[in-house]
Amino acid sequence: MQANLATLLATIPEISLCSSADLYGGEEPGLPVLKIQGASGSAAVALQGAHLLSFIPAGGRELLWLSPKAVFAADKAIRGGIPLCMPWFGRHPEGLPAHGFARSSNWDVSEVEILGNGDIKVVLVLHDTAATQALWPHAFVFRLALTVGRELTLALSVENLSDQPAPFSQAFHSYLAVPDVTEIAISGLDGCTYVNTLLEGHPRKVQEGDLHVQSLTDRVYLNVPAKQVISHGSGQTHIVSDTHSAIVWNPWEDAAKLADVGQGNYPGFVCVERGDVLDNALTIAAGGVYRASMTLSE
Ligand SMILES: O=P(O)(O)OC[C@H]1O[C@@H](O)[C@H](O)[C@@H](O)[C@@H]1O
Repeated sequence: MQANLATLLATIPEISLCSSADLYGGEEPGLPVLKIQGASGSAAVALQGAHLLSFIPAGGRELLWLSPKAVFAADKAIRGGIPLCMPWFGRHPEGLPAHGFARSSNWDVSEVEILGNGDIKVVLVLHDTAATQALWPHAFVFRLALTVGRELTLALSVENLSDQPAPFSQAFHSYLAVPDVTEIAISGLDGCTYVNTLLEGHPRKVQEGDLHVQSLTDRVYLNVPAKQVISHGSGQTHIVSDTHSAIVWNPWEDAAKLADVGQGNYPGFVCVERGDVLDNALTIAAGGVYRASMTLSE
């Protein structure tokens, strides 16, 4: 773990360093997790992956789903919360790890701050190493600024420090807690073209009205509006992002094949992931910067 972390955290009692084993069980020593307890909201973020595990606005409910079967192990993406998929989303054509390496890499904390309104800001950074260069041959700095208050904001910047253009796609892979996925309605996708990645040839269709998830679902919506709202029995979850794609995923009965989801647990979440993927993927120019943000609220 980074050398100066204890000194950095000593300035802000609202942030403490815990182990995933203390918070969520599983084998000791687990993974390091920052617990953030602010006046307007609380959150937990694993340093591996800069991975949000929990967000609860003050007086509100948990907005994120963390799998009861989640495994907290080095180099393994944690199931639930908000993994960061980048610098590529989904399967890699040359068989490199799905969803990139950001979610399984160890990030450093570079800043912690209490803002004027009491919200708490934490900035995590990841730099290239020989191991990342072997997967994505670019010098880079990934920076994720988290702001925890009544809303949760993730502000991402990706700097391509190399002298070559860098192909890039990314998603904030949010697992949203819902009482029953079969009873939700997702608005903010009406009229958008989506790619059904479950069907042969990945056919494209246009969404009509709200989306209701009633079976195994894996779709990439392109050029979506800034806001989606997930309405469910216990209220609503609002997502706002300046990215251009939205991926909607629920494994349904296939959850039985995913040991860290577990049979029978799929009704408790829906993934509505905002990012820039497929047609919305891009190239970051040599020396260029990609910026994206997403806000979650009740
Ligand atoms: O098991 P992983 O690598 O975390 O991926 C989970 C899912 O992530 C979603 O974003 C993809 O659309 C799905 O195809 C994929 O199955």
